Order: sequence, then C-alpha cells, then structure tokens
Amino acid sequence: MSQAPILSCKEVTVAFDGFKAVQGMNLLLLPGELRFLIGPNGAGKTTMLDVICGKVKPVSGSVSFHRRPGALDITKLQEHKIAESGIGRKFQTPSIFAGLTVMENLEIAMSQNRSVWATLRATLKPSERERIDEELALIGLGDQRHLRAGLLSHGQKQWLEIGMMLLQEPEILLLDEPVAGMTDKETDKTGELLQEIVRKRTVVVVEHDMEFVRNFASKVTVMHEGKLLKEGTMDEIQSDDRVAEVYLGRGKGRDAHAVG
Ligand SMILES: Nc1ncnc2c1ncn2[C@@H]1O[C@H](COP(=O)(O)OP(=O)(O)OP(=O)(O)O)[C@@H](O)[C@H]1O
Repeated sequence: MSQAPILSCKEVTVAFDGFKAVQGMNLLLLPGELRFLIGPNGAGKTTMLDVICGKVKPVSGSVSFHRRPGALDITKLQEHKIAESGIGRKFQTPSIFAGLTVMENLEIAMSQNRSVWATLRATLKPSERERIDEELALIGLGDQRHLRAGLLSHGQKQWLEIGMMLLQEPEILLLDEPVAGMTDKETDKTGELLQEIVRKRTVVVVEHDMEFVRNFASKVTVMHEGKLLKEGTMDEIQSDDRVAEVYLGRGKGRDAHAVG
C-alpha cells in the first residue's frame, strides 16, 4: 500500500484582484519528504507556500493537513492556528533578535508563551536545556552559543532561525530560498541540515539555486504560470522538454540555463 500523505493540496486556485496567481494546483507531500518547488519568476511558488501557512486563502480547492487524530482543513484556519497545529514557515529575511545571544534566541523560541524578558529571567529546566543543546548541535552553532546573533555570518543566522523554528516542533517546515546569499560551503551545509531535519519532519523548499536542488533533491515539483508543469526526480525534470522550454524561453533569467 502506498504511504498516506501528510499534506494534500487539491485544485488550489488563488486570485489577486481577478489575476490567477495559482490555478488548479495539486501538491501531495509524504511524511519525511524533502520536496523542492521550482519554476520561473512569478510561477506561483511563494503563493503556494502562503496558502499552506494560511497567509493567503485560495478562492477554490482544498488544503488538508493530515495530522493524527484527524485531518485539518487549512483553508478554514487562521494563520496562527495553522502554525500552532504544526506548519512552520521561514521567510527569506531571518527574524532573529540580533542583540541577544544565540542561546537566548533559542530560549525565546522554545517558550513562545512567555514574554521575552520573562523567558530570559527564567531558569531552563534540564529537559529544555537538553533540547536546545540538541538543536544547537544540529544547526552547528554549539561554539557560538554565547555570541550575539547579530555577529553571526549570513548562513549562521539562517541556521539559527531554522533551529528556532524546530524548537516549536513543526511537522511541516516551509522554506523560501533558504540558501540565497550563502557561500557554497554554507549552501552545502544547509543541504545536509535539511536532510537531517527530514528524518523527523517534512520540508518544502522554494528554490532558484539549481545546483543546490540538483545536489539535495529527491523529488522536485515544477510550477509554471500558476500550474503544475512537472513532478519527478531531478533527472526526469532535466530531461523534460516542456521544462527546458519554460526555462530556456526566458532568456537571461537567473536559472534559465541551469535546468537543462
Ligand atoms: N499580494 C499579491 N497581489 C497581487 N499579485 C500578487 C501578489 N502576490 C503575488 N502576486 C503575483 O502572483 C504571481 C505569482 O507570484 P509568486 O510570488 O507566487 O511567484 P514565485 O513563483 O514565487 O516567483 P519568484 O520566484 O519570483 O518569487 C506573480 O505574477 C505575482 O506578481
């Protein structure tokens, strides 16, 4: 029997003032998948992430989050309820507290219900400290725990934010261009980090960096003009004529030459 999806988007359509940014899009995610969502500028990728996290509501179609014990209809929930139910979204710009240390940022992320100052004054329980240590090791910032977050490199800031999100225990993590602006080394480390994360969670990455996608994707979804153009392995995507046409037809786009 095939595995049941953790998220299913069916026939999703999003309109902005009548303009259909997404049209009848289908997307099924299995638990533990690292799925890359690619496509030319304006294809509707970010809008799909916006739909899944509840920032944008579709005009038609369904989005179901198949959690135990029952499925949640995402289209009917407010954004903060969706986040609480286990779908985390990371935007391109990191939202970390630059003046606080790495450790303090993680403490705040862990105790979402307390105020920042109450959190910093509170003593961590041993289990909380252990949890943070685990996350610090995962994101590779153990040696930087007492460093002010503002002093981290660009890549390290992104990893810190990912660590902060993980402390909220999302089942699905949505990332928008996580390696933009990173060095090659940071990009590779991020790919390895994502592969670790999907041992326990499901991750969707919107990405333009085709080398990164090629190196770390097992399954890729290609969108074009709000629709699903192709889904498959990177090899299948690269050998698809329609995909090549969509990218090559764009001339000088940042990933125009990279797919074929
Ligand atoms: N809030 C909005 N109001 C009006 N139009 C919008 C809005 N958000 C997105 N769009 C339009 O919807 C289309 C899809 O945008 P979207 O950002 O989802 O594409 P994308 O594939 O993520 O592109 P990029 O790779 O450039 O980020 C674009 O034509 C965009 O201009």
